[in-house]
Amino acid sequence: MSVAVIGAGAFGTALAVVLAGKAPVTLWGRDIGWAGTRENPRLPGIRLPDSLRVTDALQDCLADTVLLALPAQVLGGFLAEQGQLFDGRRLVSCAKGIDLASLTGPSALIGAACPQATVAVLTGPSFAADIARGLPTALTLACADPQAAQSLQHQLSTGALRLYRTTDVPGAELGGALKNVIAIAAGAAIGAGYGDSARASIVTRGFAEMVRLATALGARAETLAGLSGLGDLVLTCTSDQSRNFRYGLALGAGRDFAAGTTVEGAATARAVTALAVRMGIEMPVSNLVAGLAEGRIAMEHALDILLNRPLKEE
Ligand SMILES: NC(=O)C1=CN([C@@H]2O[C@H](COP(=O)(O)OP(=O)(O)OC[C@H]3O[C@@H](n4cnc5c(N)ncnc54)[C@H](O)[C@@H]3O)[C@@H](O)[C@H]2O)C=CC1
Ligand SMILES: O=C(CO)COP(=O)(O)O
Repeated sequence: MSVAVIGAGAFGTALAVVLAGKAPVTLWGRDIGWAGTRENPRLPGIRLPDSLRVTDALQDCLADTVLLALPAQVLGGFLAEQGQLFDGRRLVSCAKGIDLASLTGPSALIGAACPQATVAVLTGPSFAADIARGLPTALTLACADPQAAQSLQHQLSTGALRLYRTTDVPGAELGGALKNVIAIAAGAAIGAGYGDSARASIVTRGFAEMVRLATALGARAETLAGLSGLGDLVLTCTSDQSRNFRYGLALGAGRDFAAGTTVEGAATARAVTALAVRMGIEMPVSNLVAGLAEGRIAMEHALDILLNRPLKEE
């Protein structure tokens, strides 16, 4: 079965590189001026296999299985323009975020634009550079249809990339989106010099609010405790490879951060704040990250806001 990957950023390219070892793969990017060099500047040091086709024509991408690896905030616009091309196929969201315009996750955006498609989510702890280098990685493949989940699990697993499957699409998707927000807070705590103990509190209390919101939105709590939730939370809150964590570090230290870097947690924090208000759910860490990202809250007040909350049961 053929595979197409939409979005030639770091993650889409890494997935295309490893999957090209077992099936025909086409990688689509809107700007592929680099393609002749067989190295994507977003994934430096990785040579694309000769078998991987790179294109800027969506007509080349009408494969059985299409991985959508665009950032969460651009996916809705892309689907509004091009979604009809992909309806009826197996569409796998690889984005980790909540769309600010609709306050829904990528799977709902795909389902709305492509009502005949089989929608799945690929998520979990993995840096693009690790996957592309063939390092061992375990991810979650979520699809409401158990047979399709099993089929995609086999199609998209490789020797080093091991997929676990679940039918809990909201759980897998929300874990991946919400952990980015908490990673910004963890980075800010380290950047501000609050130390590793403070980071551990943020990760743990952050996880509690991830579970609160996700279960209210239909997720299963045990999914949040798996690779797509806790697993990815741990990775992203502890590694300098993470852009969300590094963005937090810069916020905490009062430094500028490279414009144009994909930091999904910043917009997702704002979406989470809006959802939390709508649903009457307390999300103090996420609210703080939204305030920091929007410049409404200054870093020197952030700690007081958390420490001055009423004392309560854990
Ligand atoms: N980089 C990583 O290690 C991982 C990334 N992800 C997720 O994958 C998604 C994509 O992230 P990356 O590939 O890392 O981002 P990236 O910053 O490397 O690349 C983003 C790509 O999107 C393209 N793009 C932006 N706006 C577009 C538009 N309107 N139409 C078409 N293309 C557009 C850019 O040209 C670029 O190729 C994110 O949701 C991220 O959370 C998930 C796991 C790992
Ligand atoms: O999702 C990721 C790791 O699982 C990548 O994290 P960043 O987007 O923060 O770099």
